[in-house]
Amino acid sequence: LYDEFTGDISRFLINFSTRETALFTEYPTGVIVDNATYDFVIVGSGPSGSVLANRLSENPEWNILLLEAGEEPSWVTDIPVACGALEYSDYNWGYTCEPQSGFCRDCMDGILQYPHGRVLGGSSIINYMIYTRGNRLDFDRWAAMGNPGWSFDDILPYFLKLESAHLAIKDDGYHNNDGPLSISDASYRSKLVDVYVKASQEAGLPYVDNNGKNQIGVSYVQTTTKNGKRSDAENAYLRPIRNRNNIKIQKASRATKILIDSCSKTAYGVEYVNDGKTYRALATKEVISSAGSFNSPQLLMLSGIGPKTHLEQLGIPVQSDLPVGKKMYDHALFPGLVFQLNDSIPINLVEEIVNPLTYIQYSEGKGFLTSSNTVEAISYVKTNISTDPDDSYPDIELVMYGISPAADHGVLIRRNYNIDQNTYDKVFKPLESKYTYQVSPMLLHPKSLGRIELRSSNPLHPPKFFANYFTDPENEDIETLIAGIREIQKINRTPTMQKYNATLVRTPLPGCEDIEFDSDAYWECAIRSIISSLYHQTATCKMGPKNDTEAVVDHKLKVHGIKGLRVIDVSVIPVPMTAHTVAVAYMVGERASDIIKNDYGI
Ligand SMILES: Cc1cc2nc3c(=O)[nH]c(=O)nc-3n(C[C@H](O)[C@H](O)[C@H](O)COP(=O)(O)OP(=O)(O)OC[C@H]3O[C@@H](n4cnc5c(N)ncnc54)[C@H](O)[C@@H]3O)c2cc1C
Repeated sequence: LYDEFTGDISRFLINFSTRETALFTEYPTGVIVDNATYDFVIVGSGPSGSVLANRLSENPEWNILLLEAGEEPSWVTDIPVACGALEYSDYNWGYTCEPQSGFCRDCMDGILQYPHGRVLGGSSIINYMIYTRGNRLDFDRWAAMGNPGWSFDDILPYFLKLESAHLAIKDDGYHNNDGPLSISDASYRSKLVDVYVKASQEAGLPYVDNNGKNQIGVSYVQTTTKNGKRSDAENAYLRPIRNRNNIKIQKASRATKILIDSCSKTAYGVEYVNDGKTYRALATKEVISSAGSFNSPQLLMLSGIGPKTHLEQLGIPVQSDLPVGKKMYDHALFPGLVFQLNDSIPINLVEEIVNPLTYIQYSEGKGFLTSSNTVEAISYVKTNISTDPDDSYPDIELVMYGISPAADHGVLIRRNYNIDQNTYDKVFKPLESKYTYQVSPMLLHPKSLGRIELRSSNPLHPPKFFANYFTDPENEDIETLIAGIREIQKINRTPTMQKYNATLVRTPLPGCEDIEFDSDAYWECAIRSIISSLYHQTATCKMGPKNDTEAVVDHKLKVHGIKGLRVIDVSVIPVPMTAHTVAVAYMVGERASDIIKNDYGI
């Protein structure tokens, strides 16, 4: 292990704990049999894949193989506040976007990071645990695009089925308490969040259960946690069924190709790599790709399903010419809006970390370690520049953190946002000893579209990601984020916030010094300087009918033009969600399991 130490303490510690987990494996390990045959082969154990593995193996007549490229999670991944550090471990695929000129000007190497979970449980193991389902209209529009069975009324039963809610405030009829995944209020709150929630109401936002009847308003964050620990796809859906006789959960096994009979256009298995050796697993009924919004399109393209010209350029024989990876929605978040207070009501991260009580409290399911990445409140807002005809459809989410990027003195948060050292030293370092917090606007319905391509025909090479942020010709994405900043400033100006003398930090970002501070032009410059993704990429294998030129799968999630193959994960989501995406990932898994059972008369 010492030899593997690269100078990166968090990577070292987390990988050390993974190693420990490997010694006490939770999962049966068996000999790998080449060409073994199953009814269903599922690739990827993220929220969608884990739900499928669980629900399909409820039928004792079916034999299931679940392949996962990563290893098992460990006790570290249970600690909610550790999530930011997990990006610096082998639990992350470590993807980054291609450098582009219109954004991330003050990011390290000009690069936007795209972390993505590589572990049993997928990104639900490294994510920030924020639980938001989305707006009724997201699903109604999704259904109206030619996808029957996906309207809000159709999918609400599946949101109910998956959750066990432990919430102080919840709307009747919108929650359930006996599903596998635990949804809880954060058991740790700063004094600041109570002030902020009150101030938001004073600024005109109603208090709502944002997973209930009305979404527009402010809420304390709802999280995928149980008794102060992470609740995720692995511990909610896989661990309880790991000893079922009819399922094989095979970790460290990376699918490299879907096997397709090119005459009958039927998928009949996958090729995968385990410990450097290549194997095949055969499927008599179906192959299901649940490898997530990046790896499902990658796997499809490697197998000949994708844009014809792109595949031909790489010498990959084309099985079905489909627009795989051509469209990618993502949620951009601006982390540069920081306020200073005259009182110690925000979270003091350093004090919490060195306080022995923190660790005692964690053993009781309380205290700082149970905080979901210090996100404390979420608001949905329809800004005055939104052109959506429906008043209940927000265009911005405000993510309120009990800290600012200066809270850990530049150790991890700076790296999470990939802010370069020079920018950090100038703007954030002077705040290290001050009482600060941040509220970040997140763009819900981007007009700029990203895309994914293969880098090469080598399955082990990472794909190429083009985020294409802020390339929409009307500049609406920037304008909406600025409108979000103005909403946050309104909250900050309320008497409740002003009791604490809440003041916007006015140090300009490098490159924006010559622009009048707080003008729209300044904020455009600032947004183009430091921007982060919240990692909600969707639509890379978009759902839609055959006549939809952007569609890859139909409403039953079957790949157009190929038999025996479905994609079941967030890559199929055809609209930019008014939400973070993990709740929808579980829901898609639940809904798809019923679709499959129905198709086979179960
Ligand atoms: C850092 C981070 C923070 C986030 N925070 C939140 C949040 O707070 N709230 C929220 O709602 N959402 C959040 N998200 C997004 C959310 O976690 C994802 O949308 C969700 O996990 C997607 O689920 P999925 O089932 O589509 O696939 P994924 O979670 O992407 O899982 C796919 C799985 O497939 C495996 N896989 C991929 N390729 C192969 C292959 N070739 N062979 C075998 N296995 C393979 C991967 O290793 C992975 O385990 C966050 C994401 C990240 C990365």
